[in-house]
Amino acid sequence: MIEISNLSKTYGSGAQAVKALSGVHLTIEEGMFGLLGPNGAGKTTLMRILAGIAQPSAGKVVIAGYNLADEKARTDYKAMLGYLPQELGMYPDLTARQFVDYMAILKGMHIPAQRQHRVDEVLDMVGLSEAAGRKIKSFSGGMKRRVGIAQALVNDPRVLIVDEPTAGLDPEERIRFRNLLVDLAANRVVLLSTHIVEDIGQTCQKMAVLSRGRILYTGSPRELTGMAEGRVWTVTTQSTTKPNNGLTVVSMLHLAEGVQYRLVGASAAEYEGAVTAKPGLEDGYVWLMKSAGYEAAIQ
Ligand SMILES: Nc1ncnc2c1ncn2[C@@H]1O[C@H](COP(=O)(O)OP(=O)(O)OP(=O)(O)O)[C@@H](O)[C@H]1O
Repeated sequence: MIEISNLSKTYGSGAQAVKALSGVHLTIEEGMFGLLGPNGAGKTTLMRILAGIAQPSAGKVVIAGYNLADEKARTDYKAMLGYLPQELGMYPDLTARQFVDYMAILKGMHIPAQRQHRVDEVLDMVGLSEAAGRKIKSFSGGMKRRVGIAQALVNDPRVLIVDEPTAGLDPEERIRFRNLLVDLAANRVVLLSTHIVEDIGQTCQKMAVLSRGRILYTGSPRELTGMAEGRVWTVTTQSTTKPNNGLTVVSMLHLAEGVQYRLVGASAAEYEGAVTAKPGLEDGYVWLMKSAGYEAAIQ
């Protein structure tokens, strides 16, 4: 469905040049695909290229047969694309229905009766039927994200791209939003970019990890978790110095008997009483980043 080959993107030139993407290869099939990476990894740059609104410096992107290097193909492709950018400007004094209707007009839906029917349909899909007549400024963060998804869905896209959609949502809103994306992925490609490991583990069958513009991993969340097998340890200590020696502290817990650290690294043999623990996806991610020579932005 989405074929990305040898994609690179450099901003600026000379001494100021920033290489945001370097030689990215990815194949993305139908269903939900997660792109995980720390801040500045290049996720937004990749999403914008895949949405046809930024041009790569080199490489090729073909989506559903459309080669995005071709202007005509890019225009045709946009009819089957839904995009929710990291920050979607909304008009706070419009109601949710008015805003989605306005976005539908911009997408070329000019037959009023059909458009209004579709607007109500997408507001219903995202669970906003009852709030459709309320002004956006009265909405919670989660409701605003759902308005964002509603506008992205109005043209019934086969490809839905969402960039960091759960940032700033409370846990309940995040779960609702994730479930909504999973439902939407039943019959389309949903591409989710995030720096939140949990968002991917709970929703995506396939994923990639991007760091400093390079793909470090593609596969399933389960396989990534498996990579940390035998590399995760818990140590309980009364010492006030944090374990170090090449180990990453993933979490710590104050207990009556001391501080319990969860560590990821090649070996915790030097810590008396260290026991291996069952890895989770976050451990897999931390181990991957360590193996590639980066410290995951966890501590
Ligand atoms: N318009 C631009 N001009 C110059 N540099 C840019 C521009 N946009 C992004 N960059 C740089 O490119 C790199 C990748 O940025 P990008 O926004 O794609 O990363 P990201 O993974 O989406 O990060 P975040 O999660 O913080 O949004 C960063 O070093 C960033 O500073």
